Amino acid sequence: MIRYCKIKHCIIGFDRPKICVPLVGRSAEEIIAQADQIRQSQRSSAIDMVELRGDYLDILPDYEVLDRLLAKVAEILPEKVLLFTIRSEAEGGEKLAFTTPTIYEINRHVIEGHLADMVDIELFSGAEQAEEMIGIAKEKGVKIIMSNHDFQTTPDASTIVNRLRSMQDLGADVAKIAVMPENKMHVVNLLAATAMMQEAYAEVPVVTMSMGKMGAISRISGQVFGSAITFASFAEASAPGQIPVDKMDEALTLIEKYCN
Ligand SMILES: O=C1C[C@@](O)(C(=O)O)C[C@@H](O)[C@@H]1O
Repeated sequence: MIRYCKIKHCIIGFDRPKICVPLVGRSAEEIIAQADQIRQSQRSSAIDMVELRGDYLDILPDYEVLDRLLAKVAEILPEKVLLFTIRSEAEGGEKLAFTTPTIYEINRHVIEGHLADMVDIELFSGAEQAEEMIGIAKEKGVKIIMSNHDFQTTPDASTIVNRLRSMQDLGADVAKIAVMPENKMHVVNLLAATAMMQEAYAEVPVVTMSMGKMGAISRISGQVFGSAITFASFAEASAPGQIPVDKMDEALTLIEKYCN
């Protein structure tokens, strides 16, 4: 039985995969301009979530500017779920220009202040820290997406399943994995792992994607195989293979109608 993760009007894990659009500006002004464009866009209603990618920002580690920026994005897009992510360089993120505060400390600051609806924490950032952070998040009513990214290759299906299960065992509200295919069988492995999770193990919504053009089929087929969120580009993609949000909306509609 798959549980859902409900935030505002968005029920992650129910019906169509939810569309999440990354905000990837360097400055606060760029991010605010993107949020404004989303609000004014005809496709705005197709967007369920926005992800502020903290590792792209040059304002970090200034907490005051970050706090104001997150509040401003939430004010511009009050109905969208706001996800805050600092992707580590080891998992494909931008190189951070500072060493302190650490990613852990910034995430903790965002969670303690409930400055976002969801925060992304990487599985390999360490089980102890993750468990502590999940405990604080539960108290504060912030949801945690645990994640893992492999920009080089695709592990076998049982490794993918094990990683997703570790995330849910640690208490994540959503378990996510993004992998790079080197051949078509890698895409099939990712889809097989997703279906296995959905049918046998998932107690929380699962999010999976195979990156690049070869893997892009996995970004539109979540309702068939069991992936609850799909990342689509608006101004700029945050990972290879993301499909523009208007095309993604059309693809999800088609799949919901004819493939499900
Ligand atoms: O984890 C993910 C998934 C992602 O890497 C993708 O492949 O769409 C994009 C990232 O911005 C996000 O944090």
